[in-house]
Amino acid sequence: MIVLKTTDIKKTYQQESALEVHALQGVDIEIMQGEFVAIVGTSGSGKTTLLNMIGGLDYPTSGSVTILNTNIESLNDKELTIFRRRNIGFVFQNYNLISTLNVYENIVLPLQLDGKEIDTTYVENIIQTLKLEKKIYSVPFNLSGGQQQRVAIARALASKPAIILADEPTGNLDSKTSMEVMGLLKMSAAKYQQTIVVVTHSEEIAQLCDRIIRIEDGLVESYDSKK
Ligand SMILES: Nc1ncnc2c1ncn2[C@@H]1O[C@H](COP(=O)(O)OP(=O)(O)OP(=O)(O)O)[C@@H](O)[C@H]1O
Repeated sequence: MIVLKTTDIKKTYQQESALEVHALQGVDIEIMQGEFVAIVGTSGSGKTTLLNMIGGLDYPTSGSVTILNTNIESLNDKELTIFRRRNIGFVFQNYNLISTLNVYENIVLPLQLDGKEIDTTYVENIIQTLKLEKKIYSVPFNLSGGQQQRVAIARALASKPAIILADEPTGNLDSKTSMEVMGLLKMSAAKYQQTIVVVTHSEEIAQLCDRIIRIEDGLVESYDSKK
């Protein structure tokens, strides 16, 4: 089953100087259920822009984005917010943790917002694997960058969403923890048939994925560099 699909998407940013930046110049991708995909490319190639599009965080200038058979343009802002929360776990570079909530509260917040039951055994398991058990009562301000990153990963996993989108999820972690986080994501993808898309600069991380999509200058250079 195709979970994420873009059809000829283009994204043009208007800059203050009136210069246009053609961040995506016609991208077609299809990502299947259960796939673990890396998006790689040089700085400025359009990786984050593409991730924002397939996460329904921004609309393309032209072309269409379909997430779980839903064309995101058919949803209004409120519907899109709820759709994202129910179906997608995000791990983004700025973490987006709620500063007034402690670690545990941040992790279970998406579940609570949707009135879902908390699978406490599963959540505790994630907290342990991500080595956050001594920090569950701390607020984000008192955590290191790497710890905040691990909270964001735990939060994305806790509701077992169909899709997890992660922008440099191991960017602030040492190599041992990075490997553990990748192992956790892989295990979660296999166990819950989740689709995981990871943007990374690291070839080592990319090689752990099922497939590597390489993008350059807003265009896909290769869809499956591992075959
Ligand atoms: N909000 C924005 N306004 C204007 N230009 C933007 C905006 N966001 C991104 N860009 C430009 O679009 C291009 C693609 O940016 P994007 O962040 O997608 O690249 P990236 O591959 O994720 O880069 P990096 O690896 O450095 O994070 C770049 O030239 C960037 O400067």
